[in-house]
Amino acid sequence: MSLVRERRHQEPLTLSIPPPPHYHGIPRDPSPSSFSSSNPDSSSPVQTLNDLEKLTVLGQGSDGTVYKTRHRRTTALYALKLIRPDLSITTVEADTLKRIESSFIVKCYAVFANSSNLCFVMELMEKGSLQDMLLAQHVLPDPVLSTLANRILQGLRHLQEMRIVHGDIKPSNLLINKKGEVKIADFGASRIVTRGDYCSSGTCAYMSPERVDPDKWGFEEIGFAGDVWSLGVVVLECYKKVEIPVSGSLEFRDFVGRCLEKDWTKRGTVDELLYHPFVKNRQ
Ligand SMILES: Nc1ncnc2c1ncn2[C@@H]1O[C@H](COP(=O)(O)OP(=O)(O)OP(=O)(O)O)[C@@H](O)[C@H]1O
Repeated sequence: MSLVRERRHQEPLTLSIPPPPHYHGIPRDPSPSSFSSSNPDSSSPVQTLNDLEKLTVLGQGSDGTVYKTRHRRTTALYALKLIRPDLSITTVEADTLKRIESSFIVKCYAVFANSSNLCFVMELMEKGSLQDMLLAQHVLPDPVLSTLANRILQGLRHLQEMRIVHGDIKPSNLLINKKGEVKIADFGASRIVTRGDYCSSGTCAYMSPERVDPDKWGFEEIGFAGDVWSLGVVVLECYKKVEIPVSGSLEFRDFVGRCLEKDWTKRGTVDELLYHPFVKNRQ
């Protein structure tokens, strides 16, 4: 199941007012009455979007814009992602997103919908994405890479326990907080596998061979194996190589080889790779 998908595929959460026919640029701040939470959750630190004051733009994705915001009362900082009005999410999916609690996954505190946007209130990751880091730095040293791979695997293990396939593991979806910890973000292409109605969203460059074959894509193990493949591509990219380098350590080469095994039935699983010498005992 795609957590966020084209509106035509799903009933929207609560969008009583139709979106404007032409939507350009930064949306206006909507009135509180036009918002509805996926679940008015009294434990959420953000009850309405009006609790938040926009400070700066953190980044721009293909579906929308991410802002740094401050809670007007508590002054706590959050990231707020506003995405295209023609995308939708069901209440069940939004609730699943909010239930994910892991120190390896960017926390989603609340989901709101109004006539202009779908809005996700998220944990602020102060140091941006791995993508930004790769653009600024040449090669990440092995200890940094193995810690990174370990954290992504732990995040994937948590998602698998919830029967969720991420489906779009890539450097711009791996965010870094002020402590330098990497966490998995962006569930735009995710699927809760028990429902089984997969779609082909995601980013082609990070997709495993079996995922581009629509006849095969649809079994949960394939989905999980696809996330492992994407992890292998990310680790290789951090090494600034397109093929497994002979100059890399034995552990590094074997780890990437296990992630990038073409036959998904032989590929390393998340549980197996967590015990791989390249990532074992790294956090
Ligand atoms: N929780 C967050 N905290 C801090 N910065 C964030 C957060 N979420 C996203 N960003 C920043 O905003 C940028 C855009 O994020 P977004 O998820 O919209 O798109 P993307 O993943 O970069 O690209 P695409 O839409 O193609 O997948 C990210 O690259 C990151 O720099």
